Amino acid sequence: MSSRHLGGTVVPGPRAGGNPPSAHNEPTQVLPTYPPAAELAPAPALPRRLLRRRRGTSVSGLSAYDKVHFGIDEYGRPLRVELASRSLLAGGLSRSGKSGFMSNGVGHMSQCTDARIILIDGKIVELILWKEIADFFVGPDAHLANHVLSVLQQEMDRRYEWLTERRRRKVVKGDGMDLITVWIDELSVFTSVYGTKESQERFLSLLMDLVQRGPAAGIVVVAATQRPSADIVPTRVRDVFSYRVAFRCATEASSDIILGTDWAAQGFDASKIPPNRPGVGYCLAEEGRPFRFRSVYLTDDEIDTLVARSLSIRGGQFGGAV
Ligand SMILES: Nc1ncnc2c1ncn2[C@@H]1O[C@H](COP(=O)(O)OP(=O)(O)OP(=O)(O)O)[C@@H](O)[C@H]1O
Repeated sequence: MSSRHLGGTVVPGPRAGGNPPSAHNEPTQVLPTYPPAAELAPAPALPRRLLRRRRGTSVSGLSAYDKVHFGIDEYGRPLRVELASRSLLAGGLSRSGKSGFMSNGVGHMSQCTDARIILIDGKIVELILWKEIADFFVGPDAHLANHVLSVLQQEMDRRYEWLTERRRRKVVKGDGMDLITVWIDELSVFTSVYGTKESQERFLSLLMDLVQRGPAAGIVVVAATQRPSADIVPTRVRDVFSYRVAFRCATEASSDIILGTDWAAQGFDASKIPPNRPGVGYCLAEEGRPFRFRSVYLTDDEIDTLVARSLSIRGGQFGGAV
């Protein structure tokens, strides 16, 4: 069976749209509510261990720089996508499959000794099963989220210096630098729900910098939100994500907000995905046009197995949470 690979070049696929619309009731989009932000305490220092290189080779044979198995494309072919040197924004209604999709990506990284895993989970419960193997886990805490992003920004600057000294333009697999992967579930918690206006602005500017400059420095951001509309994720931030994934949306307009203007009119309309097909979405890379796919879904038991395996491969000494 042939497979579709993304990253570097996009394998052109046949037109993905054109599925007949199905009648369904769209659930109301409800953003999570949280208690008022507590007084901001000084954030704990992010230990240097985050930036230290792990020793040894992954017995899984997987590298964080390898393509990630996303699922299957519209022809049932395995779909592998390169996340290194990229950034990804996923959007879609509640229960459309965003968290399952992210979990699958974290699952890949969990088996790699050259991956750093930073989990920023605005709803806590979505990525919590990976907490033990995360280098950092941040819940709905705007202050801490900003602190972690600013430490990553410093690391990014350090890596840029390293590259400049060597007259290089990007970090690659053979450089011996861990790929730092940052997974942000329910972005809106940090951009419009939690914290102050200032902290939200700070979060957005740090995020934008990491998304834009991070990939060349081996820092990858994958973020998900129910509604990436301009009031939640400003267009200037949304537009810098190189990959977009639209799971089921309420309207054509919402689908276009994620994928880009006018794709819905051309048949790539995530509002036509039936509600009983969680995990089905459209993926758009920088170039090319969207294609339909179904993401891998890991059950809680499968995640537990991967976590146990990760602890034995990567060791627990770097795992931790704040
Ligand atoms: N790829 C998939 N294949 C089969 N079922 C899936 C898939 N992805 C998700 N599901 C099912 O849909 C449910 C909701 O998925 P998920 O939690 O990923 O949605 P979500 O978009 O993150 O929702 P929310 O925004 O409310 O957190 C899961 O509990 C699971 O039962």
